[in-house]
Amino acid sequence: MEKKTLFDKVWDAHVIKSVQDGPDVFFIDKHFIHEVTSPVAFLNLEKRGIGVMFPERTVATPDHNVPTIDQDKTIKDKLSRMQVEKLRENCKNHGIDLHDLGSAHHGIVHVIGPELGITQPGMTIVCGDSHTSTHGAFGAIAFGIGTSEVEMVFATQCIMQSKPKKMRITVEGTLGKGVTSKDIILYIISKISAAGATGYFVEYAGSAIQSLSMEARMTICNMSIEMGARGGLIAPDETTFEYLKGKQYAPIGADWEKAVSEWKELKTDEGATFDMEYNFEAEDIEPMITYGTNPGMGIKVVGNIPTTDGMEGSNKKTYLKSLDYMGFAPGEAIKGKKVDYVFVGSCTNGRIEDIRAVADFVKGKKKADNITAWIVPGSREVEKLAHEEGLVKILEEAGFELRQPGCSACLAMNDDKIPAGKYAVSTSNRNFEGRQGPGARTMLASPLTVAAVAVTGEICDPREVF
Ligand SMILES: CC(C)[C@H](C(=O)O)[C@@H](O)C(=O)O
Ligand code: SF4
Repeated sequence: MEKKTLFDKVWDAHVIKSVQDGPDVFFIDKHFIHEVTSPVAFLNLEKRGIGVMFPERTVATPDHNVPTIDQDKTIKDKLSRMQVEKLRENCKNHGIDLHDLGSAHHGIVHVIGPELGITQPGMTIVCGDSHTSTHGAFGAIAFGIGTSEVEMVFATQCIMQSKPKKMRITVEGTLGKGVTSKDIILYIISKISAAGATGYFVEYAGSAIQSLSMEARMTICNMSIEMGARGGLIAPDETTFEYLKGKQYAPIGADWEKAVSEWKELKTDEGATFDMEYNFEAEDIEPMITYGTNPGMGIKVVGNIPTTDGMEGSNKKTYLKSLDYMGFAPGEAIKGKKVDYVFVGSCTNGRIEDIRAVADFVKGKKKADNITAWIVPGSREVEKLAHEEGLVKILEEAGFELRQPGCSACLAMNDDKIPAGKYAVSTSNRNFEGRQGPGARTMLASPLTVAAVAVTGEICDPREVF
């Protein structure tokens, strides 16, 4: 029998029609939408006089533009207000479930999907958002699409897709103390570069990946896109089933048993082949941080910023431009650099385990005076748990400011901006120029490292801070 990868199995089960030398007609199980990339798609649908084919397969939430304070009041910023209102109107007109601001399951789209049990193994999931790859942690094929494809999915529940190439990244072994899944993915991207997986769909495998919680797996799949991949996925296992059991939209009773037995088949067959393979050892991974303006520019927190040795021409120029933006010099140690802001949040690391990790670390400590510390739960559910578990109290005592759910300073499309020239150590996924506000300097790290930086006020090794 033909040996298949996990990716092949899910892909092949969703091809409605294969077109010779062309893209496949590909069926989409779940479509998430938010206020930024859906309005034009809805508008075009209306212009063409057609409706949404399967509103019950579509789930909406406003997350990017929303303010993270006073969410019960009218949104002050006009554009943001219009976008959120448009989303409400469109969802109402088309019968789409909306998890609106202030409702029990409002939050970042990639946080609420898994939390509600909408995201399940073997599904195909799209959203007009690149970090849709997050949902791959459940053994789903999940990827970001453009606005014209959003329209296509509304109208037909299908898109035209060419099958990407397949890559497997295996991480074996046991993670050291203070090393988290964020460090794994920052390490992988630093090794293969921010463009290293372009054109591929990645399967993450190996004992180090299997040992991770669902939330930690989501952090890894989330950042697949930051190495150019179309998406990333992980075979479902007992950890996945345990996480999903009892969630609002998870199957129940006999349906649950049936689903789990099917989900158990969702793994790469022994002997199936990939177009590209990488192997890493967990023991080689240490707490990581980025120093430049793409997520591939990462080093260990105890490391030095690379020198320009061996770089030439435009590569060298781009590299120096990036360091200049960051205010760093080649060869310098990163440890000890002063920081102004810390941001804990986003669809990469804004889930309850992330907030627990930070609270656990800062308990009984105070943030440094030079630090402004923001903590933004990925969803209302996360916010609620953080209150119930006493984490908010711990964090506020340590000097952190808790905000309401949303993308917040991950991309600063709202009021949460890091001022020009200031340094932010952030649990998010992109460190591009201006990403967290015009002129803001972003350094990506794990929640644990961010917690340690908040306490010391400078780049430090979380393993050395007690
Ligand atoms: C606004 C949206 C389209 C964008 C994305 O696609 O990823 C955003 O979520 C981001 O993280 O940059
Ligand atoms: S949290 Fe950041 S990365 Fe995630 S969807 Fe929002 S803006 Fe994009």
